[in-house]
Amino acid sequence: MTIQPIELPEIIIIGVLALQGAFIEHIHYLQKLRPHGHTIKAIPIRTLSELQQCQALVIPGGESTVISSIASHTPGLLEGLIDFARDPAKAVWGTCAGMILMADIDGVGGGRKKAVKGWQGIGGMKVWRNLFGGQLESFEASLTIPYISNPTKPFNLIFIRAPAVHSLSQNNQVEIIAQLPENLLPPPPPSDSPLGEPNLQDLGKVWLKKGKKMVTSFHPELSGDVRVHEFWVEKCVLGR
Ligand SMILES: NC(=O)CC[C@H](N)C(=O)O
Repeated sequence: MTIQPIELPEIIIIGVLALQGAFIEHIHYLQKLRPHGHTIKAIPIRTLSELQQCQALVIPGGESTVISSIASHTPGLLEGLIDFARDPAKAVWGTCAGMILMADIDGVGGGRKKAVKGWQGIGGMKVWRNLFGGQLESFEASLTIPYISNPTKPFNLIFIRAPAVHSLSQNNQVEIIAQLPENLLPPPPPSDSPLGEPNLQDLGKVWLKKGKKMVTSFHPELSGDVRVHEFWVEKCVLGR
């Protein structure tokens, strides 16, 4: 996807949606970054006017249904978030619940009965909520990721009631930044759900990027390591 370069101000305001979930951690991690030529100001977002001040947005982990419901009860906020998520000029990163919201569609209750429309920030991605299991099946995986700084040092990926990619559409232009090894893949979702046939090749894709949009099914803001935040700011927010 070709993105037109836009002039960014010296101080970049990054909003972190602060309706529910792990938002404060993202604010702390973003405030630690010192990208060349810019200063980052990370602010919590609870209203449409706060969102309108931002050049970029993080949608944190938590409960996607709760985040959506609170946003829908705040005047103009849900519509503003959907527009922001779909605008190719705006950098947006969804972690875990945020990844579910960035999808085209997700399955409530695992998608067996009904599917729920997402905000469609990453076009062509369907996700399956909680495919990695419930709270007790939370796990960590240490992976070497070639795209981040200091790439020989493994990154600890933390999964908490994590969604999995159900399927990516053809010609989706999504870049895969990290993928789980075979032994950590979730069980395949059923093929007779409203989401349609899953693509088993996509289930282990846990970090994806498309233009200025990024999703991670894990929680980098709990890892004690700022390299995923640094990657997003450099590649998606600053586009360099
Ligand atoms: N850690 C998380 O963000 C969990 C996401 C949660 N399972 C949801 O459905 O929204």
